[in-house]
Amino acid sequence: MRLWGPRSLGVALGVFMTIGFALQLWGGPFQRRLPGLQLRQPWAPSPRPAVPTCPPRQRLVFLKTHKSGSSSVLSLLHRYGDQRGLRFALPARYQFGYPRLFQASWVKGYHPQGGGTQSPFHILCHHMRFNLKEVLQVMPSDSFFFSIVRDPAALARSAFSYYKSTSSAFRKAPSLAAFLANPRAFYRPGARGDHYARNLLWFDFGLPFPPEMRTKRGYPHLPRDPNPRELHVLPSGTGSRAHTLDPNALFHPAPTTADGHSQTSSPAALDLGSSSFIQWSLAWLDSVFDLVLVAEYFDESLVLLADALCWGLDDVVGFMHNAQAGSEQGGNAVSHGGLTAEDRQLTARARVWNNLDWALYVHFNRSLWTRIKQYGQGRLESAVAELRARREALAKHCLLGGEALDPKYITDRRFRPFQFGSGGGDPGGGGLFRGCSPLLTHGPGPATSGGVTTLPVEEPIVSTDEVIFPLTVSLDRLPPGTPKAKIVVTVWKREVEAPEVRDQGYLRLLQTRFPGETFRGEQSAFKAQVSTLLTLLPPPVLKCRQFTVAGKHLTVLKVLNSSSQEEISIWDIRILPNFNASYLPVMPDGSVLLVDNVCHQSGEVSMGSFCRLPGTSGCFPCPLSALEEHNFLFQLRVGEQPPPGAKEGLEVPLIAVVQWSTPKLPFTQSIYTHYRLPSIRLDRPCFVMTASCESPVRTYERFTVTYTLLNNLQDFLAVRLVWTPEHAQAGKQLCEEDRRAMQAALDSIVCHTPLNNLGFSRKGSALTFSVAFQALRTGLFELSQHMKLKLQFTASVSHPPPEARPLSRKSSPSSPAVRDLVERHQASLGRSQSFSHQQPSRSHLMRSGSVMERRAITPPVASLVGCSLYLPPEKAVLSLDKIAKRECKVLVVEPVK
Ligand SMILES: Nc1ncnc2c1ncn2[C@@H]1O[C@H](COP(=O)(O)OS(=O)(=O)O)[C@@H](OP(=O)(O)O)[C@H]1O
Repeated sequence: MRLWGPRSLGVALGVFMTIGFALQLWGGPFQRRLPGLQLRQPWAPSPRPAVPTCPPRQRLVFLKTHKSGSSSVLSLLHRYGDQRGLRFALPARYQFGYPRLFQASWVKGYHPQGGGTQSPFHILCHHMRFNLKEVLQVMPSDSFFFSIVRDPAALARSAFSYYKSTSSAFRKAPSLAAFLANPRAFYRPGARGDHYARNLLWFDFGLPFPPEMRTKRGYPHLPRDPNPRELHVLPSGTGSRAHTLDPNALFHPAPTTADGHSQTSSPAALDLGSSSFIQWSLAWLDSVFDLVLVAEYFDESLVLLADALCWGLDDVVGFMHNAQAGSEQGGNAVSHGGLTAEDRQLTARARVWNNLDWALYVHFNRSLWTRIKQYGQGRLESAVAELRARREALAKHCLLGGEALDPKYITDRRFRPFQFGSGGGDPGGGGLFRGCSPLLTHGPGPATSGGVTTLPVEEPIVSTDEVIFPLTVSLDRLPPGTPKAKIVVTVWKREVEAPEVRDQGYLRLLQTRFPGETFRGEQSAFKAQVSTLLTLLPPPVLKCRQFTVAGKHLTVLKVLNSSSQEEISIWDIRILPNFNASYLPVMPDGSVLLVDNVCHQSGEVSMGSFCRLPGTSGCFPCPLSALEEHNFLFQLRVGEQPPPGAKEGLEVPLIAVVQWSTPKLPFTQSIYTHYRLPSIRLDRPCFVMTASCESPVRTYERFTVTYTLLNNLQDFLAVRLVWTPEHAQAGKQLCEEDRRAMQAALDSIVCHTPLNNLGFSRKGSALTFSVAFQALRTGLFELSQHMKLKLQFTASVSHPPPEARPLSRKSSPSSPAVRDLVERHQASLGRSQSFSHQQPSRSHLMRSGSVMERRAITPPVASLVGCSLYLPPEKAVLSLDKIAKRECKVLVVEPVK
């Protein structure tokens, strides 16, 4: 805290400041509350439960479609089954092999011929891509089959937010509106996760895609009736399913040429009324499913479900699950009016793009309302009212505060509903952002010139009956989260100035000494005391998310102006390593110890630095109006050469420093707030292969790629580079199209010398080698990934553990020179180990004598896991994380004609 005041007019002025801390610290409204169900007293069902007279059905197949309200249904089934000890068919691993078609063998405890002593399954209800034939291996054919659909427009909103980082089409699109405006710019059929981006319901129902969709092109037309509100009054056009299913009967609705989920062309010409393919598919679904619920009429659907299953109404009383933060009853506003013109356009486009889902939805919406008519509209309405009343009563009993807590207030992440991407446009999703606590806020500190403070001191304002002394107060060392500060100013008046004041001036005295000391014993000169309570503007709220994409370690910092009234400007934002474990950035003299200085001095900062990626983050100053937020993207850059003595696998604590200002305090150009970030672990590769080549080159023209091997790992007896394009696809689950594309690319590159012996490599050395290539077609090709690295080194112990067997028989040195070298080393050192680099099938490869090179072209430089490799105990463990290849791309263009 500093104070500057004038020394003129011979008036003694003492200023005493007390900082009063208000009781409520930040975060009061964000107190921890246990989300979800907290049973305070036993739930008593209503006095008049609707107990049906028929026996309740307990063999159930629920096709849990995605993003359609299915988790809310699932929770009812879990509760019902758990209470009655029913047996669930659960996935043996994560989901039932989704997105592949369901297989009975993926069910935990499934025995093909009904073998085993276990009782049969009662309920199959988790996510799957429906495959009736296989389902009937697990569940009896007289099970009750049901599912749920949702308006494709609401579903698209939900899916875009949730699968933003999973679907490659969504990932590329800045927003759902941009995606739907031109989906073909982003959507590539068959690409990873792209079934989430189009006709997800159709896909989940296991339906094949119609032949028309493979041939027609152009932008889709609007479907006939994009208004679902009116759908329910339309007569149903379908019959109910045949009740006994024959496992040998037809399992798909119609013969089709497309038995995958590829949807290669536009739905333009798909006329929902006339498409026999769709009619067949829907009729087939009708024959399989006893009931399909509609998310938009969730309660009506539940009443019908309870009726169909002969369950009591209480059995279907539950709460909404898996909603995005801020979602209005699952985004059902889509169907319930109140939409802006843009929303309406987005809705229409979503239904067109998801034309098959729209057909499905229209169909099941109609059949729901046909059933409602059969049930009796009046009877249904009162049952729905009863259901809602019971839900409300249950909520009062079970939920703290009587209602669901918005996920953003659930501070314990373990309880938060899992959402990849709440917030839609977040790169990678808002659900995974972590709050970063502020450590300190400080001002720029006084500018000094030759040790003398140069802050301008304002002259007192003298009027006829008063003198006003402008004071500048710098509140530097307030604990973070301080909401209010009390400033107390005490004024003395001296008749005669003390000699020290004459010598040094008040300003200096007040800066070097506590004011009370200067004026001790001068109580008689006391004139007045004034105080004021200042409300402090809260610093921006910072959240961060760290992730690795294509070997790049990225951090997104989300800066939120948490003030509900004031605008702020962000002037700079940096991520710095902080090796100052106790974090004491303010030195006793009041100056701020910048942590990067500390790191530079200790040499650690050169281990890695975070660079802000400007294109993605906008420019500074970045204005943030009240409650506005902005994302800043950073990439970790790690140097190839470790600084001398640098530690490996270093855990680096990080801080972020945000420089900001507010127009309300024009004299405070910059305020710095420091935040604690999660630390990262730097696993630096010690053996790095880089490659460079001229680019572009022309087809059929010979070009050379220079490979440089930087060895800071250990001595190697022999190093070889082997061009092995055939290994590119091995062991990876590429879809057919990707596999063919990759094969075509590899066939287009000819390496003139596939086997290259580089000779001995000493630790600390760099080897350079040129290899000639030729490209047979145009395109962009990568030349590092398939250049296998074979390393051979010596070790003195000869008994690897049994699990550490070499995977490659080809790993022994083949050239006479290398063999000679090996033999000489064997003679001198005992035994040699040959390390062949191949594509590993597991991330942790434990073998003797063979270093397996990871497939990633650019392995993550900052990784949380180290892959250790077996080496004899005398040697340090050689980790695959210490070996890296950097990618090298060549652009091949047509020769000039
Ligand atoms: N009762 C009810 N009625 C209407 N809508 C509901 C209901 N329960 C959940 N939801 C909304 O459904 C979305 C989650 O769907 P799922 O549970 O099927 O998602 S998941 O595939 O299991 O992740 C999710 O949608 P969004 O919030 O739009 O993402 C939920 O809000």
